[in-house]
Amino acid sequence: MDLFDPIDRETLDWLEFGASRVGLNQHYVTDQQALYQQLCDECQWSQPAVFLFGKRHKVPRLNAFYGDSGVEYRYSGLTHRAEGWPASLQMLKTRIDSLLGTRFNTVLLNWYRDGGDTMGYHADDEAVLGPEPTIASISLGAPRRFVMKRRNDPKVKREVMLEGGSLPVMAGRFQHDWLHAVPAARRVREGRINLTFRRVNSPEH
Ligand SMILES: O=C(O)CCC(=O)C(=O)O
Ligand SMILES: [Fe+2]
Repeated sequence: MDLFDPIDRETLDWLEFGASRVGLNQHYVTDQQALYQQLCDECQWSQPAVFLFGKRHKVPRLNAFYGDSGVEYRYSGLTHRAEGWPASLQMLKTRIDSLLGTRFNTVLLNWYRDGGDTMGYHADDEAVLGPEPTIASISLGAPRRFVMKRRNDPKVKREVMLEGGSLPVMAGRFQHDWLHAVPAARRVREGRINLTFRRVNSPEH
C-alpha cells in the first residue's frame, strides 16, 4: 500500500499567526480511506469519561492511544498509558518524524463517528509537552472544520477544512496563544479519525 503522494509528501504550507504557526498539507496520506478502515478495525477504542464541574461526562467521540512503552499522558483528568506501536502507526510516525525533524513518542487517536462527535475548544498545553510543542496531526475520512480563536481576543478566529488525508502541524506559540476545536457538523454522516503525534517528556523516555 503506497500511502504517500510522491509530489506532495514533503511540502507544508505554513500559516503564520505571529509567533504561532500552523502548517498544512491537505494531501499527505493518499490511500487515506484504507488507513481509516484499518485503524477503525485494529485500534483499541474506548469512550472515556471526564469530570466537568463535578459531573461525569463521556467524551463525545472515541479514543485510542499508542506510543513508546510506558509513556503516560495525562490531560483533563484522563491518563493514557502507551504499550507500543501498531505497525501502521509506527510507519506513519517514522515518516512524519523525518519530515519535521521531530521524535514523537505518542499518538492520540480521536474517532468522530459522525458529525455529532466533536472536540471542544482547548489548547494542548500540558507542561509535559514542553513550552512550544510541535504537534503533527493526520485526518482520515470525512472532512471536518478545524476552528481556532485567539485566547486573549476570542473575536479573532480562523478556520480550515481538514480533508481526509491532510496533515496539519501546530507549532511555535500556537498552544499559548490560540484555542482550537472541531465543532459539530450536522449533515456529516461519515466518520473521521484524527491522529495527533506528540512528544511527551517523561523521566525515563
Ligand atoms: O480532530 C482534530 O483535528 C483535533 C484533535 C485535537 O485537537 C486533539 O487531539 O488535541
Ligand atoms: Fe488539540
